Amino acid sequence: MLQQLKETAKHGLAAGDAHAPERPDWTIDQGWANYTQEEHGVWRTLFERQSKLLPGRACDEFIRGMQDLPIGPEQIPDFEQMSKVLKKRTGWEVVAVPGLVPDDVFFGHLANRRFPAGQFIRKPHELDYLEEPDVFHDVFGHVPMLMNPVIADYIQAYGEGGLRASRLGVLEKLARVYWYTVEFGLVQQSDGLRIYGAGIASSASETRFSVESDSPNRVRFELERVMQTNYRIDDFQETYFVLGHLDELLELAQIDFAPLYDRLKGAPEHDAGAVLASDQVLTRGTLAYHDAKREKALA
Ligand SMILES: C[C@H](O)[C@H](O)[C@H]1CNc2nc(N)[nH]c(=O)c2N1
Ligand SMILES: N[C@@H](Cc1ccccc1)C(=O)O
Ligand SMILES: [Fe+2]
Repeated sequence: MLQQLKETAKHGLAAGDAHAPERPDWTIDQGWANYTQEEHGVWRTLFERQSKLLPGRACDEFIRGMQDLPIGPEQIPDFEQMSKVLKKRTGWEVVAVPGLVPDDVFFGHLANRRFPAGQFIRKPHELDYLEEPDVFHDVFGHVPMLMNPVIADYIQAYGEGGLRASRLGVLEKLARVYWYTVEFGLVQQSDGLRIYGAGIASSASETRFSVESDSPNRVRFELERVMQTNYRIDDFQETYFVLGHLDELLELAQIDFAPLYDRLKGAPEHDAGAVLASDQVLTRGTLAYHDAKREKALA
C-alpha cells in the first residue's frame, strides 16, 4: 500500500498544477454531510479491522488517544468534533485537504499545530491501496498519537524543522526521520515491541508484519543512522527503527540538525535493508519477504 503516496510525497507537488488550491493554505471544507453511506461503510470496514488488530500491537499512548477521541466505526469522524477534543488536550486541530499538499504548505500547518488530513476516503475495492493519504490513514493513523503531548510537540517541531530544511535543500534527510518515526516507528514498551507509526497503524498487513514477521530488521533508533537510510516507498519496510521510549522524540526535536546536515553532506547512504556493524540490532531480519519478491521479479 501507499506506493504512489510515497512516490508523490518524495517529489512533492508543483504549484499551479491540476490541483490548484482555492485557499493559499490548501485547506478545503470537510463537507461532512456529503459523505455517502458507501463511504461511511469503507470507514467502518477499515476501522473494525484495525481495532481488532491493534490491542497488544499498538503502544499504550495510541490506544489511549483513540479511546479519548470522538471516533468510532459508525461513520467517518467530523473534523470539527475531533478538533474540539484534540485542542483541549494538546492544542492541535485537524483541517481538511484534498490530498498531498506541497512540502512548505504541509510544514506550515504542522508548525502551527494543524494536522492536514485527506478529506476523501479510498474506494471499497482498494482497501489496501492508497495513492494519497486519505481520511482513514490521516485520522485513524495520526490523530490518536496527536493526543499525546510528546508527539504533539514533536510534530510541531518537525514542521518548523521542515521549513528550515527545505530552505537548506536537505529535506531528504529530515524526511527520513519523519518516515522512520511518525510514519513507521516502533517503540519498546514494558510488555513488548509496540507500534506508534501511523503508516503501520492504519495498515492491517503492516501491523502484523512490523511486529511479528521474521523478515524485517529491527534496529535501535539512532538519529544519524536514520538520516542516511533510504526507505521503501512501495512496500513494507525492510528495517524498523525502535525507540526505547517515546520521550526520546522530545530530545530529538531539540537537537539542532543544521550541524548534522553539514556533517552528513556526501556521507554514504544505506540501503533500506542494510545492517551495519555499528547498529544495535534487536532482531536481525531474514529479509525473506523482500527477497522472494525480488526473485519473482527476476524470474
Ligand atoms: C516531506 C514531507 O513530509 C512530505 O513530502 C509531505 C508533503 N505533503 C504532504 N501532504 C499531506 N497531505 N500529507 C503528508 O503527509 C505530506 N507529506
Ligand atoms: N530539531 C530539528 C527539527 C526536528 C524536529 C522534530 C523532529 C525532527 C526534526 C532541527 O533542528 O531542524
Ligand atoms: Fe501519514
